[in-house]
Amino acid sequence: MRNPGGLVTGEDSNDDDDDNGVFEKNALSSTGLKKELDRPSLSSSSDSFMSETRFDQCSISPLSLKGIKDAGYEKMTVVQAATLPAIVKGKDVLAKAKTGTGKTVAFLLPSIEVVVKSPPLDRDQKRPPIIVLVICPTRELATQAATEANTLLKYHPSIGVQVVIGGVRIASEQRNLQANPCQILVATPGRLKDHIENTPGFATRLMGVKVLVLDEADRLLDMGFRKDIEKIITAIPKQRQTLMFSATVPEEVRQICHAALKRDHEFINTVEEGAEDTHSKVRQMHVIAPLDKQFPLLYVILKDHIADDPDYKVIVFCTTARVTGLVAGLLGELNLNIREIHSRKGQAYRTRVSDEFRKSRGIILVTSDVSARGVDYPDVTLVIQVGLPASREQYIHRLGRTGRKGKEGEGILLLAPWEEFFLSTARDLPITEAPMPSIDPDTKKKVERALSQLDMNSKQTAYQAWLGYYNSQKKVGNDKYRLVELANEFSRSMGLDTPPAIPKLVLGKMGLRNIPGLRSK
Ligand SMILES: Nc1ncnc2c1ncn2[C@@H]1O[C@H](COP(=O)(O)OP(=O)(O)OP(=O)(O)O)[C@@H](O)[C@H]1O
Repeated sequence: MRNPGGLVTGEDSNDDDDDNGVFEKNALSSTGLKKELDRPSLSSSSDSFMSETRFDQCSISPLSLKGIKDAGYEKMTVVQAATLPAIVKGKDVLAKAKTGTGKTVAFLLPSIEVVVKSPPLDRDQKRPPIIVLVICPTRELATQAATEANTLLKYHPSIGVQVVIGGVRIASEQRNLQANPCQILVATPGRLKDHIENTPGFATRLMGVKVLVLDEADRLLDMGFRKDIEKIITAIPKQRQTLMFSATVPEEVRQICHAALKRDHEFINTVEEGAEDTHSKVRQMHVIAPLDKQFPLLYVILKDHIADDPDYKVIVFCTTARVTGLVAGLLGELNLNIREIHSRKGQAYRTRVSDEFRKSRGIILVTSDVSARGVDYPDVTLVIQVGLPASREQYIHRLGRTGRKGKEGEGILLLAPWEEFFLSTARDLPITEAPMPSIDPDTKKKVERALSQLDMNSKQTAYQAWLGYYNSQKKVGNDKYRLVELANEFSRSMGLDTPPAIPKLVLGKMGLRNIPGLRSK
C-alpha cells in the first residue's frame, strides 16, 4: 500500500478541541432553495449495514474492482449501494448514513472512476490538474481517507493521492506536491486555504477539480470552518460534482448546503424514517454525578469494564485538549494502559498513537474531539464521554467510534447534575440511566493520591480550558457567576484548595473580568 503524503509535527489552528476559551458555535443561516429527494430507506429494521448488491454488478472499472476485492470488500454497504448509482450519473449528492457504515468508500470509489475517465496526465505538464478534492475536518480523518484511497488504487499505478493537513511544514508539502503530481488531494480546510494563498501554481491545479467531497459535511459547514470552505469553493470550478457525507445532517445544514450543491442535488438518507441516528446494537447509558465524584467514578467504570472484558478497547472523550491531558495523566498514574491524542500533541505522535490504538487490545485512548468523527478504530468495546458534549451531533459521532460495521458496543455519558439538560437535546436517542457504580473508600483514596501526583501546570491549564469550554456553552456560560462557581468545583475535584490564577488577558477575552471567585495574574 502506498503512503499518503508526508506527516511531520506541529499544530493546526482548526483542530476540534481548542483550549483558548474562544469556541465557535453552530450558528447557521437558513436561506436559499433546495430540491431534495428523500429516498425510501434502504436499511432494514435491524442495524444491518450490508446491502445485497455486489461491487461487480455496478459500472466500476475492472482495476478498481480488483482493488476492492483485495481490500476484502465483496458486497456494498447500504450507503454505498444507495449513493453509487446517483454519483456515477454525475449527480450532486448529500448523503446521511450511520457511523461506521462505509461512507468513505462510497465517495472515494466513484471519485476514482471520474479520474479513470479523465485524460491521462501529461508528464511534461507543469501544473498537472487536481481532479478530486476531498476535504475532512481533522488530520486523522484526512490521513485515513487517503489511506483508504490508496487501498482502492492498488491497481491504478498512474493515479496519485496526496494529503495536505495542518501540523506538517508547509514547505515539505509544497515539495511533495511539486514532485508527485496527484489527481486526488485530501485536505483539512485551513491548510488547503494556505496552499491556495501561498503555493505557486496550486490555484491553477485546482482549476482542474471535477469532484469536490465534503466528508463530515455538517462539521465543515458549521461556523468553525464555514469561511474557509466558502473561500475554497471560490477557488474551484463551478462546473463540478459535489458530494457531501455525514452521519448527522441537522436541518440547518440542509438549509445551507445549496452553498456548495447544485439545486437538483439528491438527498440520500439511509437512516430509516423514525429510527435513531445511532446503532441499536450500541447500549447507551448515562451516569449523573457531581464533579467531585467524577474522577473516582471514571476509574471504577473503567476497572469494571476491564474486569468484564479482557479484550477491552476503550475511548474516553473529554471536553478539551488540556482536560484530556489531565485525565490521561490521572488514569496513567492509576496504572491503566493509557494512550492520549489531542491537539496539544505533535502530529507525528498523534499518528503513531492512533496506529498503535488501531492495532491493540487491552488499551484505553483518552482523547478530545479530534477523534470524534470518522476515525475507524476496529472493535472499540466502550466509549465514555466525560462532561457536556458540544452538541447532540458530536455525541452521536463520538459514540459512533464503537459499534462499527454492525458490531456491538457500549456508550456511557458521565454528566454533572447541572449538565443533565443535555439529555433533553438528545431525547430521540435511547440513552438510559445506568446503575450508579459504588466507590469504596480505598478507591477514593487511591484516586486522591493519584491526583496529588499530577503536576500543577496540568491542573492550571485544565482549569483554564474547562472554564473556556463551558463559557462557550450557552446554557452554562450565560450565567458567569454560576460558571465560575462550577469551575471552582472542578478545581476542587482536581484536589486544589484554591483555584489557579488565570492571565488577565485571557479573562478579558472570555468576558470574565471581575467575576467573584476567579483569580487573575
Ligand atoms: N463494502 C464493504 N464491505 C465491508 N467492509 C467495508 C465496506 N466498505 C467499507 N468497509 C469498512 O467499514 C469500516 C467503516 O467504514 P468508514 O470508516 O468509511 O465508515 P463511515 O461511515 O465513514 O463512519 P463515520 O461516520 O464514523 O465516519 C471501514 O473499516 C471500512 O474499511
